Amino acid sequence: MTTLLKPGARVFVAGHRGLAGSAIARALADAGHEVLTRTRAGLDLRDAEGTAAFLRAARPDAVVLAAATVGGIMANQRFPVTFLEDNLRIQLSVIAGAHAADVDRLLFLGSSCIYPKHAPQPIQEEALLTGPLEPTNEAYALAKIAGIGQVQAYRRQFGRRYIAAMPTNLYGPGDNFDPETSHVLPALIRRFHDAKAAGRDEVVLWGSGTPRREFLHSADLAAACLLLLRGYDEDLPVNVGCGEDLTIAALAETVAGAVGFTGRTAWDRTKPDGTPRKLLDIARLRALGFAPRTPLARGIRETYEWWLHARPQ
Ligand SMILES: NC(=O)C1=CN([C@@H]2O[C@H](COP(=O)(O)OP(=O)(O)OC[C@H]3O[C@@H](n4cnc5c(N)ncnc54)[C@H](OP(=O)(O)O)[C@@H]3O)[C@@H](O)[C@H]2O)C=CC1
Ligand SMILES: C[C@H]1O[C@H](OP(=O)(O)OP(=O)(O)OC[C@H]2O[C@@H](n3cnc4c(=O)[nH]c(N)nc43)[C@H](O)[C@@H]2O)[C@@H](O)[C@@H](O)C1=O
Repeated sequence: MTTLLKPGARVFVAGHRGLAGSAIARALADAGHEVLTRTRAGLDLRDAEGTAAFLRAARPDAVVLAAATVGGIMANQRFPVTFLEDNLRIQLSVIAGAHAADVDRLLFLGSSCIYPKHAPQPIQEEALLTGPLEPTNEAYALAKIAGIGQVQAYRRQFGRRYIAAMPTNLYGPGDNFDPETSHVLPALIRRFHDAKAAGRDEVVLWGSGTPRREFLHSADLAAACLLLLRGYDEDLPVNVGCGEDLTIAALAETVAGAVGFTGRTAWDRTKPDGTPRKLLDIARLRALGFAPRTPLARGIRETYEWWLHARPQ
């Protein structure tokens, strides 16, 4: 099979210290690629001139855009300007900078929150822009939709082989475990762990527990990104998920079991539920040969172990 990412190709991973970017950088290095990185302190990707200058000098063969301002439901709701403007700026800098540096291959990471709040389930890629968005993350979703449009525009106007992937909710080593700003899975690990350590017999979680979410381990995301970089070159973004979802209440039971918390779970219904369900249709990705490898219970246990022993102190 011909590959769109040559063996040994040099790849700039923007956001290499994040949950997704670190897993993608590992997978690329394991596959024999040279991975180029810059820390945020060394290069703020919102700075278009600095980013363009870096890309012109480095001339990577490909770029993976996994840098973004990212957070859970409350962070999105509280800081819509930051989520909208940071992400628009990063996307403009990196995608336009890659084109100006004559980089012919780029993978942009969007998010499953780009789809309408009440999209038919499982959500097909064609559901994009067919209905109103979920209000808690509308600003972030609009920035991501603009990123998809930017990728498609470079394909149409300049023939660039730029593509976009839409991951479902991710988790794994290197995630953000801050209880106020994180996504639900690391937040639950943290809340159950802290309650157990403090000898408390109740943990209060947000919303009603009824929304359904799909969770993909970051290593599986990375495997999917490699498949896409090697074998996908079309306009339509590609969903990246595991094909199964569960309620937040069921997730809480699994996390409590992994952490060893045996007390009660209560629900704070003043906090938002967000979208009722977002299960991705991953037929397109499966057709490229993708099969998720990390069962959720094992992934949660391993992520908890990582947080206990390897997290930055
Ligand atoms: N986590 C999830 O559940 C999902 C994530 N995604 C998408 O995947 C991508 C990666 O997300 P995730 O790994 O979770 O996010 P993280 O917050 O874990 O990582 C984001 C990375 O981007 C870097 N970054 C952010 N802003 C800047 C900036 N201005 N200049 C330079 N670097 C910057 C961060 O640097 P630093 O380390 O210095 O902070 C960090 O390395 C994003 O596009 C996100 O939208 C999509 C669906 C779900
Ligand atoms: C990936 C995706 O992530 C975000 O969307 P989300 O899936 O709604 O985000 P979430 O992971 O924060 O919450 C999932 C569910 O879980 C419930 N929930 C319970 N207890 C806690 C809790 O303690 N923390 C959090 N964060 N949620 C909790 C919470 O009320 C909600 O019903 C987007 O903003 C956007 O960033 C995006 O693209």
